[in-house]
Amino acid sequence: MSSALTNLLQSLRIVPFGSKAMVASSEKERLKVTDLPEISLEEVAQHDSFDDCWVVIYDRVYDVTHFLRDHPGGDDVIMDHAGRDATIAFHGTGHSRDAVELMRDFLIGELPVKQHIFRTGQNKVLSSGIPE
Ligand code: HEM
Repeated sequence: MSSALTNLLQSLRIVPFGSKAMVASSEKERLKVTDLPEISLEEVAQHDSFDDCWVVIYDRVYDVTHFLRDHPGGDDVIMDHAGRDATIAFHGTGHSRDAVELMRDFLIGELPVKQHIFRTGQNKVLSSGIPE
């Protein structure tokens, strides 16, 4: 796996399969993450306007309403994904580690496990879908 991708996954507290050391060191974070409120895709879809904008990135839900105007990439690129999954667009842009850390300020919940694309119920990344 490329180091840039590994950094991104670590910042997101995603533990790739087979990384035993990371499982141990991220245990505390993982437990905290499981306390996140569960928010379904159907509920996220209700928040698709400039005044009320939620997006899903790596199976987690972010309320970016008050960040839209400040987003260095512009409000329009986020609004293109308002109320929906923005993971591929977010990842494709190649956001910095600082940007990934900033996301935490807007984290409000996580999708139900049955709607996850990128994580298993144990918060591990599914092996398919993420390029090496
Ligand atoms: C909570 C969600 C997001 C946060 C916290 C965030 C944060 C940032 C930050 C801090 C930058 C400055 C460059 C960097 O540090 O990487 C940036 C740039 C950018 N972001 Fe986001 N972003 C978010 C979501 C998105 C989404 C969903 C898209 C969808 C396409 C997007 C597209 C871009 C683009 C195109 C740039 C400009 C890159 C450039 O000009 O070099 N961002 N973002």
